[in-house]
Formats: sequence, structure tokens, C-alpha cells
Amino acid sequence: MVDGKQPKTLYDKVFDAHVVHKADDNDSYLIYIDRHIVHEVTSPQAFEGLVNAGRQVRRTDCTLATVDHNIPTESRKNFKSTDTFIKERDSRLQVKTLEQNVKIHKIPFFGMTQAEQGIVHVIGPEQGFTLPGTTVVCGDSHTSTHGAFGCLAFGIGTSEVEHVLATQTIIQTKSKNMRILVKGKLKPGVTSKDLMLHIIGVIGTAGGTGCVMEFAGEAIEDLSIEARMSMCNMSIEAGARAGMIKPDEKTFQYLKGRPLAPKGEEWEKGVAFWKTLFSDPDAKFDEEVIIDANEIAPTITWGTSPQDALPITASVPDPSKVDDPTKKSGMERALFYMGLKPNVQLESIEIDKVFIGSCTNSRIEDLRNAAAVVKGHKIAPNVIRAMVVPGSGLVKRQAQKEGLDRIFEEAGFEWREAGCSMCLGMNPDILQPHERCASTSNRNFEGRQGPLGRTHLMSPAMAAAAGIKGRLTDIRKFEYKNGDMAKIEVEETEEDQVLQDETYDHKEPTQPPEATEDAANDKVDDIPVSTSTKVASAPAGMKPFVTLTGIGAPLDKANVDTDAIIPKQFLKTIKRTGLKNGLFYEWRFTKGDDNNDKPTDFVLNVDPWTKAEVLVVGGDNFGCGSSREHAPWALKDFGIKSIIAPSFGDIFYNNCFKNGLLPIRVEKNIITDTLLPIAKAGGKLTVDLPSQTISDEKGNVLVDNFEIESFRKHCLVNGLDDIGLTLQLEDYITKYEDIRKTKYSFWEGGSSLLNSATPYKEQKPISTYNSIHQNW
Ligand SMILES: CC(C)[C@H](C(=O)O)[C@@H](O)C(=O)O
Ligand code: SF4
Repeated sequence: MVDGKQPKTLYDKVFDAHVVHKADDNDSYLIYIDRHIVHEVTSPQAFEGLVNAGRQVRRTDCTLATVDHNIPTESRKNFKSTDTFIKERDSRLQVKTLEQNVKIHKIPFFGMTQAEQGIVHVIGPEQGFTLPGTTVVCGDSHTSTHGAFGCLAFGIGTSEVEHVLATQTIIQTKSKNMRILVKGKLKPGVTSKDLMLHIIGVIGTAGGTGCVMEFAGEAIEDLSIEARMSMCNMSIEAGARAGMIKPDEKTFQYLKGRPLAPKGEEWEKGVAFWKTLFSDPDAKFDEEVIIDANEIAPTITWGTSPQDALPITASVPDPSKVDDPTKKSGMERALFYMGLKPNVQLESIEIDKVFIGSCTNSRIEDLRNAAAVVKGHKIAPNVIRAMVVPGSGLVKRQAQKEGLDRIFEEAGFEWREAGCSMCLGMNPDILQPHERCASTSNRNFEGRQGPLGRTHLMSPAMAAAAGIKGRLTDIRKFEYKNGDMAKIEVEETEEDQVLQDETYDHKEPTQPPEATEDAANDKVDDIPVSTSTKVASAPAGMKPFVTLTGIGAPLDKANVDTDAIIPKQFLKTIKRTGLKNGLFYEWRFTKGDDNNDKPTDFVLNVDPWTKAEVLVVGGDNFGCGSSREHAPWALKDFGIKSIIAPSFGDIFYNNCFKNGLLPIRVEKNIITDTLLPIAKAGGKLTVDLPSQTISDEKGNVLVDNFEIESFRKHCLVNGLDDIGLTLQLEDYITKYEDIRKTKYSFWEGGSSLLNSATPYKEQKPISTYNSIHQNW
């Protein structure tokens, strides 16, 4: 007990500070959202829903938008307009849709002509928009990154983006508390990326399911803020709802003076509150994992899941030594996909490409670490391409001031513009089939960096070393030239701070860009900007879910990620429908000799399962990874209405309910022994939501009283739009906002501090842009 109060974890404290309303009859809370970051991929349908329902963005000052996933990373020196710069039509349409939406809704926005543009999870902290103790959401799974500041930060689906835009709140149930205690110190050459890959290797990609994961211990306290961001970033890869690290002096130092951080008395008031944000000594954690930092070597992945992590000194694992048949076949498939033979030394594996970038590792420290390795060397002759992609224009500019761009270019690396780049290949940066990449990104799923591309995840220093040696390399054996490592460490100078502040000089409001011919070709009129005042807003026509009798399709696989459910090329739509063919695309189709799609024998291509309405999944963690709501949209388009699995990725699980799909958690042995055999025989299953049962065709109850939160059940059975329900709680939201204005006044202001007169910045040609952008 602390002062007579129940001890709380960091998560409990931040959660409790944001409760707007708690219904008496269920487990759901309405919590307030302080920071909402928006990008072009997951927002179009949300804005469309908002407009169609005649609703408005409640707090533009709590919202910040940028473009990152679709944009090419080639030089913007000759940037004239979005129309001419983005060649690929669907990417262009998504970017232009966001440009249009921020203009209509007056949302602060960093476009491609601004140095502040960058990956959502890089720019939030960089601007000081991310502040300790805040709730931060974004339609993106790696929103967990912001937890490094002691925020409760998590990814949401597009329906929830709409919910936040309309109400500035979100409906949540309480997650479990998990602590990852990292004792001791990391050894030289071992970074936070190695530590995180090691942790995921130990607990697995479903290890954190249902939990908010706090990282604590000496090794975590020793980490820089940027290194802490890399850890929290990948907590989603460990299945957690969010990752958190308590704020400390390093956190305050990092944030002080950033453009959107509070100033003067508000700063002091904020720091006083932020210092209370730690887990009380007696706080109870539902789960705890203890990691010994001393034991960790530089770590890389060998397979197609982030949990396939091993020390660089190890060899490729051997499936013949594995007894569990599901594990064994998963390993065989991963080795086949990765083109690897068992028992080969990891260090002997040659690579084709290097990618240094992504929201995990594209910040200034990452680039410094990689540059220290590269300096004075040249990339190996077998390396076809090596690229460095800074996380934001400001990171790029800082790196250029330090001369890192020249170090990379002299070594044969390409120096690019900010964006997601080859992390997921929604833009021109992709791997060719069978190319092997040393990558600092966070996901090594099949096809992630390009169809049939092979990804090995690692730290920036290790990726740089792989580029120089032409093969996976133990950084501890790498020869740095001229002892340059230490010199690379450059503190941010006063001058940098001035430059950042200058960026926020108040400017005259700009006019919206003129439509060009190219824009007309894109049918910009299709962009949903209707001013209709219809009130119903159930996403994509949500129907009540009561009982369902349908064919069950068997899918006996674990860790089916949302990249596999709907690959990246289908994310470029601005609609919620039309995704049927994209469902499990890489598994359902192969290219025929004529280069047309040829159906494979994947279960959903074979009768009777072409008509399946229930998906019966044998393995854990279905729908892990990305927050793309396109996954339930595609399943729904195919005709699937309910998914049964032992466990689900958290965001996917949530997204299903928003679209009238019912995900049901059932014990693995019941699925394996009872449900999968029925599905394999082409039998039907009856899912009865009111009685929470699953039965066979004869009416035998196979699963009794499956678990479902009462609020979710209520909404599904009645086909209710939860935005409408939340808006009925308007009085509570207003009351919370009144309290927030005084109690948490240091969180007020938000993105409106950027430039209150200029919510939308025109995409001017670079050549005419003002002087502070001359470094492009
Ligand atoms: C596009 C977005 C939905 C997705 C995510 O949620 O993670 C992307 O950022 C990714 O990394 O796959
Ligand atoms: S994981 Fe990759 S694609 Fe997703 S936000 Fe980060 S950089 Fe962008």
C-alpha cells in the first residue's frame, strides 16, 4: 500500500488518469485519447465514415498527420507536386486523399515538402507531441513505440481511428500487467534491438498477448531514449497491446525544448506529474519474465517470424531435431521460404541487399551507429544495393550536418528521403523475389519486403557490417577503421535546437493546391468529402450477429499475421470493400506461365470451403502483426463471419468486432480434437452468440459458454455503432475535458502549437520553398 492506496503499475496509473466513463454492467472503459497520429493508409475510410455521418474531428489540436508508407524515398529536389512525384496511382490517391482530408478537417499536417515529414513514430517524439503519461493512438501497430516515454500507446484499426476522430475517446478493456525485467548490463556490441529480438525469441510472438508490457531493470535504465523506442516499438511483435518504460531524467532531457513540449511553468508542472509515473514497489504484475542482459549476444532472425531469433554465433536450426509436428512443419516451411539449409553457420550466409531504416531503427543514433561501422569501408561486391532511409526530414538534416550522408555514400550506400521505404514495400523500394536482405526493420514475415523476399532482422550496426562483409556478420569481430566509433557520437548542438524552433515560425495561411491534369486523372472527386448529414455510421453496413450455421474451413497454422491475411499491395484502397481476391493472396494464388494468377490448392480455393463462413484455426496468435483493418474486411468480403482460434492478435481481434465478425477463443485441444476434424471433413458448425455456444450439425454442443466481453456481445447482437453509443456519453467527455484543462494543462495545446494559422500546408515545389528547407 502506498499512502493507504493500492499499489499500481505504470500502466494502471496512466490508464486510470484517462478514464472518462465506466459502465456498471460490463468491463469496458471509455478512455480519453491525448494524441492521435494519422497516416495515409489507415485513415481514408475513417474520414469517409466521419463525413458520411455528419460528424467532425473533435480535437484537431490532439491530432497530427503525415505521409510515410506510400511515398517514394528518391530525392525530392525536383518535387513539383504529389501528382507528378508519386507515379503509382493507388499510392498517389491515398496520399492525395490524406492531403484533402487534412485540409477539410483543418488537421496539422507534415507533407512531402516539409523537413518535419517522416514516419509517424519518428515525428511524434521528435516534435514533442508524444509526452509522458499521455494516451497515444494511431492506425498503425507500431504506435507502441511511444511507450518509451511512459505513454500508453497502441495501434488501432480504421474504425477506431474514426471513433477517435469523432469522440477523442476509445473503448478499452483493461489489459494484464506484464513486466520484462532485464537485469545486469548489455555487453559491448549488443544494442536494444538485439535485446528485443532476444526477448521475442524467449517469450514468442504470442508471449505478450492480452498484456501491456513494462520494460524495467538496469539494462533498460541504461538505454538512451531512442534505444528505448526501438524496444517499445517491437513490443507489438511480442504480441503485447503496448510496451511501456517509466519516464526518467533522460526522458525529460530528451523532450525539453521540443516544439510541442510544454514550456515554462507548464513544463515544470508536467515534470512534477511525470515523476509520479512508475510502478509502485509492491505493484502486482500478472506475469513477469526475467532476462539476464549479460547472456545476450548480437541477435538476428533466421526465419519468417520475429521469434525466429538466434545469436549470430548460432547455426540455422534443424527441424529434424524438433518433435512437435506443428513446430516442425512451420520450421521447414520457414527454411524453404528463406532458402536456408539446417545447421549452416549464420555468419556464413551471404546477403544481396541492406536496408537501414524503419520506425524501429531510423533515428539519428541508429544512423550514427551504422555510419561508425561503414566509415572508411566499401560495400562488398556481392551486395546489389544498400540503402539508408532516415526516419524523418529532420533526422536526415541532422545526419547531413554530421557528415553521415557522405560516409554512407562513399561506402556505396544510397542516401534517401524519409519514409517507411523497404520496411513493407508499399512504395517503390522492394526486394526482388529470393533476394536476401539485412534489415533494421521489425517484421520478417513472408513477402514483407517484396514478394518472395527474404528478410533477416538485426541492429543498424549489424546491418551495416553485413553490407561491408557481404554476409551476416558478428559486429564484435568487425574491424572499425581509424577508431572512428567514438567520434561519431555527436550531441545535439544549440544550433540544431534553433533550427527546429525556426521551423515553427508562424507563416501566412496557404491556399489549397490547384487541381492539375494528373489530379483529374485520379478522379479526385471520388475522394470522400461529402457534407451529408446522415447520422448512421456503422462501418461497411454492420449487421447484427446472432446465430450462424456455416461450413468451417480448417487452417492448422500458428502466428498467421495480417500481412499474410491481406498483403501490402491491397492496402492502397480508400474503400472498405473489394478485398475478396486479396485474402491470403500469396497462399491462394501463384503466377502461371502467362503471368496471370493461378489458384493454388489452398483450402479456401477448394470446395466446399470456397463457401466457408467459419474459419477454424489450429494455432495461436491468428491475426498478429499489423493493425490493418483490411484483414477483417477481406475475410468479410470472402464470406467468413466467425473465426475460431486458440488466441488472436490483439488489434485484429478488436477490428473484427468493429466489422460484425465474431472471433472466438477456444482452447487449443478442443480445436485440434473436435473442431478441426469437422472442418477438415467439410462439416458445418453453428455459432450461437446469445448462448455463447458452438455446436455440430446434430446440435451437440462442442463448446459451451465461450468467452466474450459483455459490451462487445451487446454491440454485435444488436449491430450497434459504438461511435453513436459513445456520443451518448458526451457529458462525461466534456466533463473530463474540463478537468484535463486544469489538472493536466501541460497536455493542452498539442499540435495546435505548430502554427495555429496554418493547419494545412500547401505542397509547394521544393525550389520555391523557404530558406530553412534549402538542405534538401
Ligand atoms: C499500414 C499499417 C496498417 C501497418 C501496421 O499497422 O503496422 C504498417 O505500418 C506495417 O508496418 O505493417
Ligand atoms: S513498421 Fe514499417 S511500415 Fe509500419 S510504420 Fe514502421 S516503418 Fe512504416
